[in-house]
Amino acid sequence: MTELAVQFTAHLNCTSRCPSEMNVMRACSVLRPVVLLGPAPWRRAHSLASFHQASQLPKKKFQHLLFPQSALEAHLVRGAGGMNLQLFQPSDEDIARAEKLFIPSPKHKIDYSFSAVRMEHALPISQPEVCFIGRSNVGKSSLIRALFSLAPDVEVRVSKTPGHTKKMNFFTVGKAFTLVDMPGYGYKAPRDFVDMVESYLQTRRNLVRTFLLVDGSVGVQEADRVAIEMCDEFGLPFVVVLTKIDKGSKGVLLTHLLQVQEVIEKRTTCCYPQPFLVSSTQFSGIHLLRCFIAHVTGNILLTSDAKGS
Ligand SMILES: Nc1nc2c(ncn2[C@@H]2O[C@H](COP(=O)(O)OP(=O)(O)OP(=O)(O)O)[C@@H](O)[C@H]2O)c(=O)[nH]1
Ligand SMILES: [Mg+2]
Repeated sequence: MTELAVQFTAHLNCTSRCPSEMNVMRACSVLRPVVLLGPAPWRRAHSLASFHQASQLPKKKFQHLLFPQSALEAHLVRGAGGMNLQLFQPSDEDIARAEKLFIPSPKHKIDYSFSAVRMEHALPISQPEVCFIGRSNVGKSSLIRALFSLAPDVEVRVSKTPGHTKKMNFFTVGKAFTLVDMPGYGYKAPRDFVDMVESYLQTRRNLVRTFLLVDGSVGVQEADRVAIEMCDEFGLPFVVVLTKIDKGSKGVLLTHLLQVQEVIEKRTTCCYPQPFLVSSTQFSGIHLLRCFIAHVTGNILLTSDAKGS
């Protein structure tokens, strides 16, 4: 594999603010990769290749972190319809270029911008926007926090209690794009959810892609079907993201993935055909999603034929 500026940090087993290389290695050896931050030597960008050697982790495991679908392919019955789980296949170079967008600098600030409870409070913005919707507790805020792990000053609150996010929270990524964390629907959704989120989805002009999150450990629920129908009815280009793929067995995850693919194929016209798989705790699928976001917001042109429309 070519040089790829994939960075990892240790968020566990690190006893000091500046963990030693040993602590970083120890954390990585239990496969909890996150992101290396800031200027200190231990925070330097590591190439994927050198990181393999340093951590003694098999290349395959890194491949699975970057492309979680590849871990499931082995569970498919040989010749079962020639299913292609991975349509969006950016090159290492594409992924590395996308990563740079998520690294803050004095000229490229990544920050929480504002919150809104009604569309009237949502400032009009010209830069492209992406939003994250899904049932309460599906992992929207956690995913956004993982996407922003290279910008540790950005605070994204997550909670075990469903219904935690009550407002639409807007984050700016320099002049490149805006990202919106939405309150969840279903159990304990805010009362004004419909006024807030539906009117946002219907009227936000700079919205280029909606990411609809479905819990990969439980599969598509009735509330998810309603949301999928809503996105299609509104004519929104949207993408399904299966979250929490670290929970449960590979077989269960594969069942839910196939279930989602069937719903997309049979019931939608506006949905991207490939669901994305992520774990915000194990950090898998995050680099791929960053690359997809960078691409759909017009910030990178893919070098490869990655089917990123
Ligand atoms: N195992 C696992 N747990 C996760 C993952 N992502 C989120 N969680 C947990 O799921 C719970 C809910 O996460 P949030 O990110 O707050 O969910 P949310 O969709 O923003 O919820 P609301 O704001 O209430 O709509 C928290 O306890 C998270 O730690 C994941 O990838 N794996
Ligand atoms: Mg939330």
